[in-house]
Amino acid sequence: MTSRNISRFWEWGRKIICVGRNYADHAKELKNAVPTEPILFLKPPSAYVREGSPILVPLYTSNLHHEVELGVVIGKGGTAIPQSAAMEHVAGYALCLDMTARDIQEECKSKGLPWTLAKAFNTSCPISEFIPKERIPDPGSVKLWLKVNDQMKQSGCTSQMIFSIPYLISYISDFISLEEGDLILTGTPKGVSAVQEHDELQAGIEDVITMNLQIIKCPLKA
Ligand SMILES: O=C(O)/C=C/C(=O)CC(=O)C(=O)O
Repeated sequence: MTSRNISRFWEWGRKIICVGRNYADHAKELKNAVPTEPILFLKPPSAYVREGSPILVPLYTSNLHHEVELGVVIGKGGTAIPQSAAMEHVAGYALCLDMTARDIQEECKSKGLPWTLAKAFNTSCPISEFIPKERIPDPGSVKLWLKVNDQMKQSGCTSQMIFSIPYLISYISDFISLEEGDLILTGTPKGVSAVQEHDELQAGIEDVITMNLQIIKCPLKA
């Protein structure tokens, strides 16, 4: 059997589970109510893109937004994981972007339709290299930031999350079994904004990692 290396989870991990509106300031900036339960959606593994490859802008959107997030990489699977044991299931972290076609999302919301085309297109999940768990001893208090063309757009701290990482692992695993190699995107702080072709994005987890990405128009579908 081929051995699976968790530090290359994006090559074989089967799910990307995303949490929406997990920062009150971001929920408010998009004029949404602050949630009382986690809001979940999925991206397929084909959404992954790594530093060095471009983020593609689907031709069907004219309002592609960046959302910087802390990603949690699952090292041990489980179902109905209690909060008290949740961190035992974490192998590490990744700095992630949840690229969002905001105009398509608005249209889907107004029609009561799922957000799939807004959130799950190819390259909608840029990720950093794997960050072993030991490098972030307190994931509930790390600073995330994102710049577009050298201008700071997002700056927040995971201490502002409404639902903590142990709570999210426990909540998700009650409905969707978590497997080794899965990634949980834990939501974005305020400051999301539109990006254009050739924009340079730089994002970081303070004192841990930075990554650089470029935006390219996608020749897929009008
Ligand atoms: O409800 C909306 O209008 C938009 C929500 C998001 O796209 C939120 C996220 O994905 C997030 O908060 O990370």
